[in-house]
This record gives sequence, C-alpha cells and structure tokens, in this order.
Amino acid sequence: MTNLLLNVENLGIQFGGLKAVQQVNMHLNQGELVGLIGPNGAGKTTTFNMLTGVYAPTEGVITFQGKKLNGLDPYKVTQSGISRTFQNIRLFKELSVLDNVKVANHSLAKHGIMASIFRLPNFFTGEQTMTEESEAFLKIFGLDKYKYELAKNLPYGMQRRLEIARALAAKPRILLLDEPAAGMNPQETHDLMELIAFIRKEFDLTILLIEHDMSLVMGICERIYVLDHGQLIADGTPIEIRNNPKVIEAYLGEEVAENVTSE
Ligand SMILES: Nc1ncnc2c1ncn2[C@@H]1O[C@H](COP(=O)(O)OP(=O)(O)OP(=O)(O)O)[C@@H](O)[C@H]1O
Repeated sequence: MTNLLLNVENLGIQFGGLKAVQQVNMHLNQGELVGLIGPNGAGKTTTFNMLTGVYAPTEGVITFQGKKLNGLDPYKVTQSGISRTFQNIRLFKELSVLDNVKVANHSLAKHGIMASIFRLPNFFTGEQTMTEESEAFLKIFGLDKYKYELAKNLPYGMQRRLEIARALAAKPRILLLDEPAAGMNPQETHDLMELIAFIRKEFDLTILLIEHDMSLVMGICERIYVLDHGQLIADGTPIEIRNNPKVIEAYLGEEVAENVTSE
C-alpha cells in the first residue's frame, strides 16, 4: 500500500497574462525522493512557492496529509510539516551558524512567551535542548566547527549545507530543496548527494528536489517530474525520463539523446 503524503491536483497560477504553471498533477508518497526538473522558466520554483504558501494558486488543490493546504501562510505550512530551501541562499548572514539553525528550531519551542520573559525554569531547559539539537544538526552537516562563525563568512558550499540544516531543524515531514547543488563543484555535489540520501533515511523524510545537475537527479531520485512551459510533460523513473523523447527534446538536449541511443 502506498502512503500518500502530498497530493497536487490541477495546480495552476497566472501572473497577469502569463500562465506560469497550469494543470499540474503530482504526488509524494511517504519516504520518496522525487526530482522536479525542466528548463529555465518552466515553473519549478513557482510550484515550490505554491506548495509553501508563498503564492496562492489560482487553480487546483494541494492536500497534505489529507488536509487542504491552499491559502495557508508560509509559516503555517512550515509548522504543518513542509520546509524548504531557496535557489538563492537566504541565511541570516549576520547571525552565527548555530543561531541560524536555532532560529528554525525555535519555531517549535515548547516554552511559552511568559517563560521566556520571566526566564522560568522551563525556558532554560527548552533553550538547552534547542542548542543541543541544533548542534547535532550542525554535526550531521559537517558544520559544527563553524558554529560560532557568522553565516556570511562560510564558504559557499557550506552556506548551501547550512540552508538545508536550517530547513531540517524545523522537523519537517517533507523537505523541498531548490537547486541545492547550484554553484557547487563536482566533489561538493557528490558529497551533498550522499548527505541528502543519508538525511532522508535518518529523519524518515520525503524529499522533492529541483536540480539542474542531472547526475545528482538521476543518481538519487526514484521518480522524476518534468515541467516545460508550466506544464508537466513527463513523470517516471530516471531511466524512463532519460529515454522520453518529449523530455529529450524539451530539456535534456542532443547530448543526452546521443548517449541514450548509444547505450
Ligand atoms: N511573481 C512573479 N510575477 C510574474 N511572473 C513570475 C513571477 N514568478 C515567476 N514568474 C514567471 O513564471 C515563470 C516560471 O518561473 P520559475 O522561476 O518558476 O521557473 P523555474 O522553472 O524555477 O526556472 P529556473 O530554472 O530558471 O529557476 C517565468 O516565466 C517567470 O518569469
């Protein structure tokens, strides 16, 4: 039996005269690692923005764990169990690496505002737990040695990792990663692939990944959706996608077509 977690039916959004996304149907089952690919401007980030409450869809229904998600504010979406990273890194640059993760963890704090103001005992135990948890996330991401550095001073690849650590600190069931390997070198990309596979297992996550790096997508995703001009043109396993003529024409290009025919 599949365990449906997120369901998207007939999703669409229009900006003025532009139908940026239309009639998109997709789903995520519990524990899956799924890719979302397509050429520049295909509507991938816009789809993420609808899934996370940044944009309200003009058409369609998003259901998460059986509840309608449309119209929820982004912070409510995060609280309900969907976290994301951004294509352009959005860290608190002037905060330490540790504080970047603690801020995300804080949204789940159990102690109330009165406990914080009056420094009640459960405030201190709450703070302590949060610090320990945040440090544990940093360790997984190989960032513990930078914990007191300002986020802006981290090497670029490490900033990308910190974004994922921060998203994870909100304890999501679904993690949406928007081009996590953008700007990374091949070694960093390879390490990131392993890390994504690891956190998926470790935290029982379901992951939807936008990525232009085909070796990453094909290497770790079980299923892939392909968008072109705002519409889904294919979905399937990496092998099915690599051999799909529509995908080859729209996105993967002649280079891949040649490799596919020569295999
Ligand atoms: N707020 C907005 N207002 C107007 N048009 C928008 C807005 N957001 C996105 N678009 C348009 O929607 C289309 C899809 O953009 P989107 O950023 O989702 O593409 P993408 O597939 O993520 O591309 P890339 O791979 O380059 O990041 C583009 O034509 C873009 O210009």
